[in-house]
Amino acid sequence: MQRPWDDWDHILKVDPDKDLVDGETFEDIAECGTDAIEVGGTTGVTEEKMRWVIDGCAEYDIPLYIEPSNLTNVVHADGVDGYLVPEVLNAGDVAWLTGMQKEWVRLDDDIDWERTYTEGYVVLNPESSAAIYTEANCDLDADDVAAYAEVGEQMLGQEIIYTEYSGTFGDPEVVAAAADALEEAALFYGGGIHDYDSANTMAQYADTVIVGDLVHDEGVDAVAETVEGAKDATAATLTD
Ligand SMILES: CC(C)=CCC/C(C)=C/CC/C(C)=C/CC/C(C)=C/COP(=O)(O)OP(=O)(O)O
Ligand SMILES: O=P(O)(O)OC[C@@H](O)CO
Ligand SMILES: [Mg+2]
Repeated sequence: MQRPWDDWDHILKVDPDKDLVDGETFEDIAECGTDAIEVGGTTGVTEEKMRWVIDGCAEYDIPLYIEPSNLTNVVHADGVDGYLVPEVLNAGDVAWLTGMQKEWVRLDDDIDWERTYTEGYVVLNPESSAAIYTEANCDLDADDVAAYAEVGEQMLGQEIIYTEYSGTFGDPEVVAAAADALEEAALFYGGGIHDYDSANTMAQYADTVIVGDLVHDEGVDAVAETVEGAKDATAATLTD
C-alpha cells in the first residue's frame, strides 16, 4: 500500500516553540527542497504556536504533518495533510506508548484515521527533552535497538520506526542495525544532522532523515545542503 512517506528522503521538522532565523519566512522553509514538513517539539508547544506554523506553511505545496507531543497541540486545520503520532517503544512510562494516545482518542471527536499514522520511536539521546520527558531507557546497544525496531514492526505493527537522537548526531552502526532488522517498515533517523556529510551518512541506512534544530539555528541554506546529502545517498543506493 502506498504511504505518504514512501518517497520522502528528507523531512524538515519545524519546532513551533523556536523562532525562524532573522529574515527567513515560511515560504523559504517550504521551498528549501525538503520532501515534507513535520511540525512538533517536545517542550513549550501550545495550540497557538502550532497554529502559527501551520497557518504559515499551509498555502505552500508541500506535505504538512503535525507531530503532536501532547493533547493540547493537535490542531485540525486546512492545509494539514496528516498526523504522525509518536509511540515511544523504550519509554519508562507507558503513558508515552498508549496513555496519551488513549486520552487523545477519548477527547478528540475529529480524528481522521485515514490521515493518522504512528511512528515507533526509539529515543536514544538521554539528554534530549524527549528522553527526559518519556523517561526513556537510552542505555541500548545496536542489538537492543535492532530488537526494538523488530518488535515495533512485527509485534506492534508500526509502519515507521524512528531512531531519535534529537540534538546530537547518532551512531551510524546503531542505525544500520535498525535498518537490517526491518522488513517493510520505513526507518526514520533524526538528530544532529547539520551538513551534507552528516545527512549523507545517515541516509545510507535510514529511508528518511529528519532535520530539526538546524533550520532554527542556521536557516534554510544549511538545510538545503542536508537535502542534497540525503538525496545523493538515495541515488547512490538506487544505482548500486
Ligand atoms: C497522542 C498524542 C496527542 C501525543 C503523543 C505524544 C507522545 C507519545 C510523545 C512522545 C515523545 C515526544 C515528546 C515526541 C515529540 C517529538 C520530538 C521527539 C521532538 C523533538 O523534541 P526535542 O528536540 O527533544 O525537544 P525540544 O522541543 O526541546 O527541541
Ligand atoms: O533537532 P535535530 O537534532 O536535528 O533532531 C531532529 C529530530 O529528530 C528531532 O525530533
Ligand atoms: Mg529539538
